[in-house]
Amino acid sequence: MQDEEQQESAADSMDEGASLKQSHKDRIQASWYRCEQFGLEHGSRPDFATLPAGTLNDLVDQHRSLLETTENEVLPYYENILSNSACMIVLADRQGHVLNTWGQPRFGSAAEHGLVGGNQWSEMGAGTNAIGTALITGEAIQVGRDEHFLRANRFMVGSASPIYNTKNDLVGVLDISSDAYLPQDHTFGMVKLMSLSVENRLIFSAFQQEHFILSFNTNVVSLDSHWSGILVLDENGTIVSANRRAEVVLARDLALLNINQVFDIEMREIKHHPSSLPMKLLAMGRYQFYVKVIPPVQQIMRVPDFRQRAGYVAPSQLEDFVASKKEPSRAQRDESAKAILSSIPDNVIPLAELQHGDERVARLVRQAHKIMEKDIPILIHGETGAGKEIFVRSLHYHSSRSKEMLVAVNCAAIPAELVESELFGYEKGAFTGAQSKGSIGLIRRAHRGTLFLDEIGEMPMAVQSRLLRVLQERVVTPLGSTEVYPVDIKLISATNRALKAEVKEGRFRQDLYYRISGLNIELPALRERNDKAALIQYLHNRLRQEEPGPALSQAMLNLLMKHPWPGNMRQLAHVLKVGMAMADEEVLEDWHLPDDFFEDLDAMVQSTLEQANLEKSGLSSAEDNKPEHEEPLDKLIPRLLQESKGNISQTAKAAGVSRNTVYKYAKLKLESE
Ligand SMILES: Nc1ncnc2c1ncn2[C@@H]1O[C@H](COP(=O)(O)OP(=O)(O)OP(=O)(O)O)[C@@H](O)[C@H]1O
Repeated sequence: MQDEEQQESAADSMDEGASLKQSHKDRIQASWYRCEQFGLEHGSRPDFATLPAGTLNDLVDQHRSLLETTENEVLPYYENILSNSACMIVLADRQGHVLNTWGQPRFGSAAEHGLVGGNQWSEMGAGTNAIGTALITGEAIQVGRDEHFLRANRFMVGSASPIYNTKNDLVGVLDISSDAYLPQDHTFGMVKLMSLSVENRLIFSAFQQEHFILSFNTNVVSLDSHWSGILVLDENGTIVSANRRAEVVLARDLALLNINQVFDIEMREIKHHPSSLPMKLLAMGRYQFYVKVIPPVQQIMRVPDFRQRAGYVAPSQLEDFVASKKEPSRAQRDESAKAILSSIPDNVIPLAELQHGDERVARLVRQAHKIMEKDIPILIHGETGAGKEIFVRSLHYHSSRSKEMLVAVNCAAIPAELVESELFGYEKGAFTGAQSKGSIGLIRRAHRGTLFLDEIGEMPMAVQSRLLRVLQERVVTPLGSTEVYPVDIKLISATNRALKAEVKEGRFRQDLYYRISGLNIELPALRERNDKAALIQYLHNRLRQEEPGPALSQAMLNLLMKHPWPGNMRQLAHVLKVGMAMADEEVLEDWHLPDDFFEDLDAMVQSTLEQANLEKSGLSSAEDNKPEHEEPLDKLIPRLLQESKGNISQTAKAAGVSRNTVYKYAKLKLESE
């Protein structure tokens, strides 16, 4: 089978060879004809219409990216081959003006050969020549010594190939010219390869940061060659760019098709395919190719960017939305809310939904949102579970840094001896146990984005000094390296410790404290918030949107309002989730709630009673203080248990205690019998 394929393709290429020869002859003839029309004669001197130095500089500026790509990324690969063959490489713009040349030709001085910056190698001025003819035909061409129209140019052989940009516009031409007596066999192929490689590099530098790139070829070992087709895909799988090879090989216009119309694969699968593993796919249901996925360079933790969609409102407008939360006009509210909701990931709570009427919280949300756009770090204080991380995520996705990464680091969760290497990165072989590749580190990963240092109070002293230097100098030096890397990060830190007291006791560096605490925010505990009822209802609704669940009665809301919530929002979310999962009924009842909810409640009632007793002369005990008619629990619980035929939940509900308390008294009763 393989033999057959090879034979077929060999036959194809022989036919191709014959027809290429023919068409080459035609092209040269057509060019000579044009030269005659331009009024040129074989004995004419070339007219290079040399550009003045200033104009050439402007032209070089305009073509900086093309020049840099050619010089830095492409020529080095060919250096060895080219340095042995005494040839000259020329990059010209789309009018044939020489932008730069490299190499050492054997043919005379610049004045004699004319391949110098600013000279124009158009057919009209210089007759048939590789640069000018490639530009007119839009195709690669080799012009032999005697094929040049002007005798004056018959000292060389030129091989030129046009370069197209990602929009398929011809932007320039690459040429290799050399002494006519040197062997030319490989030069033509090489210049074609070089121009393809410039084009591919232009595609990569334009798209590789944010897009998935597919490279495909019929042969798995050639996947990395410049002959491979390249397709650039957006998040949805739409082809937003492709190289010329891709269109030639697939023989169709690929612009804006979805990848599933070209290959038998969906974008979803591409996103999850390991980048090092080529896959075999069918193109248009017939042709088999090997395909390699090159994910975006900054793909880790990235999210879709919905800001391109109609209806997106920029952050400055969001500010109005947050600020006008008190009395927004209906139109304003509807429009802004819709825009925000569509622009941030589903698992991020919009800023405007973090507060539900507590003026203190509303103010700190407004302040922090504003400060996100300034070069001022934010320090958030708050009890565990108060919602510090949720707040930071929301701030990040509502800021101008939302396109870049939010890197959240829990300083308490990383072993002390690893914090330094995790944060600052390390060179390969920096220490035993280091990965052989080295690591970029979390700070550099947050470059242009947001770095969230949670539980910063847990950071070891040595790391504190190093972090201070990063914040002062805005550069990172990885462990074991002498290189410095500039970083641009928005720093948000959080702590549930009294950091100022830690400073006083010498456990936290004072200078670092002042560096990180540009804006100090105190996120109130849930029990202190005066929008608690609305917040509970909001969270309940949010959970119900994830999965249908029971409604919240006023009685249940009252019960939840009474709770001290030592675990704050995290505990509230947990209690609601467990309760809603337990309930088969339409309404959430107290016996659906987890035991620890009642334990906290019991403990609170107990301490309130004790407090009241203490305040009351201190003579009587809590037990004595119980109303006369109230039956003691050691009697009440066994009685209720009996009446309910051992139903623990019902007994707990009737007695107003937790199920654990019911078990405790039931056990005591059994032991005493
Ligand atoms: N505003 C909010 N709305 C809804 N749920 C919230 C909100 N804030 C917090 N939560 C819930 O509480 C959980 C804990 O929040 P978060 O991790 O932000 O707390 P934290 O203050 O960072 O806690 P810790 O100090 O322990 O790291 C979240 O996973 C979420 O379920």
